[in-house]
Amino acid sequence: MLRGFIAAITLGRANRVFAARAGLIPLASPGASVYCSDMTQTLTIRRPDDWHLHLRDGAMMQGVLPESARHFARAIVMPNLIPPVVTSREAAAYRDRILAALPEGADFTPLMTLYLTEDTDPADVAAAHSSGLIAAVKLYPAGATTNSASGVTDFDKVRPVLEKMAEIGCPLCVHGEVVDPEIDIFDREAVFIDRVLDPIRRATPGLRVVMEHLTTADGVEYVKANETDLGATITTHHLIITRNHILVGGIKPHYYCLPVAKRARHRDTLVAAATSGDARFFLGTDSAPHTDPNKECACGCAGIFSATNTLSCLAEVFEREGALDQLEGFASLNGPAFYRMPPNEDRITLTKGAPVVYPEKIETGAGPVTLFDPGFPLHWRVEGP
Ligand SMILES: NC(=O)N[C@@H](CC(=O)O)C(=O)O
Ligand SMILES: [Zn+2]
Ligand SMILES: [Zn+2]
Repeated sequence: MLRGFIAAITLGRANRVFAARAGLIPLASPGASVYCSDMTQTLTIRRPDDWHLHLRDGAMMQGVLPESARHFARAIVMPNLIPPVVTSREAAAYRDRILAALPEGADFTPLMTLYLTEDTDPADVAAAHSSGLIAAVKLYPAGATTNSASGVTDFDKVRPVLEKMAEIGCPLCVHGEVVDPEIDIFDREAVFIDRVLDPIRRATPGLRVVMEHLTTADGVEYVKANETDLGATITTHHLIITRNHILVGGIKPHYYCLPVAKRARHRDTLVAAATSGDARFFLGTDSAPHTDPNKECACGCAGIFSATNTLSCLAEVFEREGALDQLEGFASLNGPAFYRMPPNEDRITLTKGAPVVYPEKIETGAGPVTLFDPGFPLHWRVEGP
């Protein structure tokens, strides 16, 4: 105990993880459940959730759903189908299709969202939220990303809905990019914060907002500067890739997503935020499958599919930062806390060993979908099926 105490107060974070692995100190703060032992190098955390996921529909959903249900207990399911999931009736029907497509024995709860349009009815949102059907409403600026044509152009038109959401505590998930063609695509997140997000938040006190898939230091700063009613998801791939991955040595469509990955300085700021223990940052994979033909063409779709290997990727990133003790917070605790839901009671265990070989692509009834390639070996395997 004394040895552990001395180790805990004298070692830096990277060494604390090492000391924990050597059995000297528990890895996590009291009450958390992350422990390592030097022989097995295992990490047991509460079962994670995915706070931003695209499951699509039909044959594609049938193919990708098991990949999320294997490791995640719950996921915020994005509503950008064609046509989008706009009303509570459509959300209920989509939820039923997801539940019907789940593999036998899977324990997975889809948390539904409504796609905000200029015609969205505040009363429908309120009823869907109070019945527990939806967990959030999603704002896409019209034209900002995949299947966002029905999104919002005139933000004044959605003011009554936002006010109702503030009143009832229903979170607004935001794709935070302006669509102004004059604005460089690499600046669209930062400009959105100034031009759209901050004015909306100031005009709607109490509105709880999740900035989805943060990609910039500007986004991280904005979240940190706001104590209440603001959280942010960070994807697996934005913790790993920069714009070089997309463009250097030939164009790599499987690294293209929106918001587009930025320069290394931004990626590193995201890693620092995710591994910091700050509860305002949590995992939303934004796993967004498109078939290979739809990615590998003259006008390829935006979206990276990472459901299958996300946890192995994250363990590698957190370990590299000497922050394995923060993985449970990021993947399993901070999201439920923001959404005012209990964390999952069951646990998953990751074991470190020889590199895990994931398939290059998964086959779905809609066609092949290439899996995110982090570009480095993955040593952490999720135990179980
Ligand atoms: N992230 C993406 O690049 N694509 C997402 C949409 C989105 O989350 O913006 C998709 O639906 O394919
Ligand atoms: Zn988005
Ligand atoms: Zn998305």
